[in-house]
Amino acid sequence: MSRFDSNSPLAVHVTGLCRSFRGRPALEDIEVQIPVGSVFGLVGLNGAGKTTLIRHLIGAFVAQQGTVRVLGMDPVGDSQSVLRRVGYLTEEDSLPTWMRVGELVDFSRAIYDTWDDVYAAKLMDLFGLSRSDKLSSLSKGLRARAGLLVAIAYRPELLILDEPSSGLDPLARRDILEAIIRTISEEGRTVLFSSHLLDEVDRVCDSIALMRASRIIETTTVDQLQTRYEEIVCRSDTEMPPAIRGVFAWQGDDSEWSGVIDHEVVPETEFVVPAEVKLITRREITLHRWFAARAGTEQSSASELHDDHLQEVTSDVR
Ligand SMILES: Nc1ncnc2c1ncn2[C@@H]1O[C@H](COP(=O)(O)OP(=O)(O)OP(=O)(O)O)[C@@H](O)[C@H]1O
Repeated sequence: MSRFDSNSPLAVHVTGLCRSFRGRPALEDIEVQIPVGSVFGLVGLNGAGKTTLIRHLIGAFVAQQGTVRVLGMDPVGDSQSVLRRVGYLTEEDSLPTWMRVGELVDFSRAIYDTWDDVYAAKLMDLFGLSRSDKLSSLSKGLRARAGLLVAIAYRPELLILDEPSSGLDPLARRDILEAIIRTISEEGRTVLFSSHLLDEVDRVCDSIALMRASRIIETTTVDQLQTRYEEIVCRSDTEMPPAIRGVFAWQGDDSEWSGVIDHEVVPETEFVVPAEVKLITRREITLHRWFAARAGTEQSSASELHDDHLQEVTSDVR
């Protein structure tokens, strides 16, 4: 579903970005490249650093180290130009609730040169909103739709959605948000989408960056995940997961175990299941399983596996 190629210019280019709060790192050595026209997903556990990264992109934080470019500009130095071309919707319910929907629309219309009246009217209809609705008396879901309307009716070149789904009901999420994301990217504009909802990320994103403990530990596509990882299910009469080189993030009990094979650690030609382990199946990895394996705080990352557990496992097998 790619609508861009490797020569596309970058809508977002972050290099070596670091940020600490009172000496505690929130972002470490962040590198992000988002080509124009793509849908980029940002995933990670709570506190991984997603919102802090996004706040740098809208110029709310000054980079302590590294550079941030959005649509070729510095979001702090060129903040007005950046904000006029970027749409931003967060999970926070931050709309001025003393306004009616019509006033919110008129207010936003006055700010953005590119405001599209026809599109705004279409969205209002689609979202089931009317100009006379008081924001304060709307449900959380309808207020989230009003926020989405004013974030996209000026057709921003880059739309940043930071956990936008929390206020939206499942129907709105699937039918409205996903349709909008698709339209935006099909029109050659770019979307950065931070979400806890992996099914949604799976359906709409061209590439996905996984944040863990203030770092981006992997940037991938769903296809690349299938090539690199696989899930293995096996039986072994041990209290501990079986030792198989290249397999990490074991889950299970003392008889049936499921692990993730990392083919960057062990190529297919070298992958061996020890004789005492009964292989039940090998199957494609899901985004959920990959996330659980890589985003967690336990010994689950492939790099950690490389560093220590692999040493143990390798020596056990050989
Ligand atoms: N203004 C701030 N002052 C101090 N610490 C902060 C501030 N903003 C974020 N942090 C800390 O930085 C780290 C990253 O937080 P951030 O909100 O970016 O994570 P997140 O991945 O967006 O999580 P969530 O999904 O819960 O929003 C956390 O440890 C958080 O407590």
